[in-house]
Amino acid sequence: MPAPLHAPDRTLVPALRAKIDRKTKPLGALGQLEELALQIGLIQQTLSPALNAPHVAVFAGDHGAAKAGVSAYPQDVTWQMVENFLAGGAAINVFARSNGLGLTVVDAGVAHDFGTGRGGDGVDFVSAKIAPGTANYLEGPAMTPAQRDEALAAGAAVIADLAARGCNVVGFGEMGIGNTASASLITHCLTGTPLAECIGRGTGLDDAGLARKQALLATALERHRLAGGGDAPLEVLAAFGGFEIVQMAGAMLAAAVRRMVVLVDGFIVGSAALAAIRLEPALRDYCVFCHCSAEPGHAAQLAALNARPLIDLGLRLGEGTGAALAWPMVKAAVAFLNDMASFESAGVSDQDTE
Ligand SMILES: O=C(O)c1ccc[n+]([C@@H]2O[C@H](COP(=O)([O-])O)[C@@H](O)[C@H]2O)c1
Ligand SMILES: Cc1cc2nc[nH]c2cc1C
Repeated sequence: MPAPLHAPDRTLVPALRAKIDRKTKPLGALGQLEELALQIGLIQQTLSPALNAPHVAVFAGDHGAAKAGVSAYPQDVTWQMVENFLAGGAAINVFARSNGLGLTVVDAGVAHDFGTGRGGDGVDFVSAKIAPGTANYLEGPAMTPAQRDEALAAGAAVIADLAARGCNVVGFGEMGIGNTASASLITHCLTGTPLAECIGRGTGLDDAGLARKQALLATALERHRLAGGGDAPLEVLAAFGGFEIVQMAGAMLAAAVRRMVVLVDGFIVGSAALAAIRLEPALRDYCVFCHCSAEPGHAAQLAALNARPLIDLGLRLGEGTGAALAWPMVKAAVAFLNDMASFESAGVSDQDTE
């Protein structure tokens, strides 16, 4: 961690509220956008925030448990989709391009050799592989404590690079066959929501597949408990992985230390945010929860973090697509705070006070 993480100083709240309330609109009429403008003003400690070099970072990793049958798709889809990102053809490429967002793809631990000199053509590639996939948490911890710490640091390094390029707002995305299972286990351990309520169909399991995933994850949890495993966030991250989730947690903490705005995507990114916030509660104030995933466990995360996401489109894709789609609203919140006329500047009559 480059520096300790503090919640933003709230001294500026009355001035920000006053600026928002003097805009030419009925009080509170921009709803959640007003809270967002206030949040970003506080993060940047200014009445006139600026969002610079916006970027989405997609962390990819493979999961040992994928081979046990927790996903509707084979593990190879992880590396194949990374190639798709690098070729510019995935949904996140399209949404990032159409919304003016930079894109970085991080190999956090994919079971594939991507070779050297990858990236270019509007997509950056970072090789930060901790190992070619996690161990199978049905048999033992997904990673060692040393690997977890290495992954946290690797995520922080991705942010250091983005910050050096002038980025102060970063959207998080992920790719990893089997990672909804990890996110379910993390969500259960860190929120106390019954495990079954944290588990969904992910990429589209049928009823039999969902029943198998439920049984496998109950077994994984039992193994963790029998081995003396508890619910401390660092312990849970090492127990269930994946490398992409742990790298995102490290990256989010590093971003907040740098006073960057953290755009949280769906269920898997949410599990990284949940773990990182449990480690450093001040991170919560830097997070914008972009969308509500169709994966049922996401609601438990959002409730535990008292978060109301910006959009609810029934998405369950990942890749950072929810963050990229919500980006225009984040931009709009800052634009109205900076550019909208006030009652005074526009000569518009304020509400009657008698
Ligand atoms: O972001 C979400 O809320 C989300 C919900 C369901 C699935 N996904 C994506 O689908 C993959 C994980 O699904 P699964 O079924 O393999 O665990 C992974 O690559 C995620 O990006 C993502
Ligand atoms: C095709 C495909 C694309 C994805 N993008 C994120 N997760 C994914 C899972 C699958 C299966």
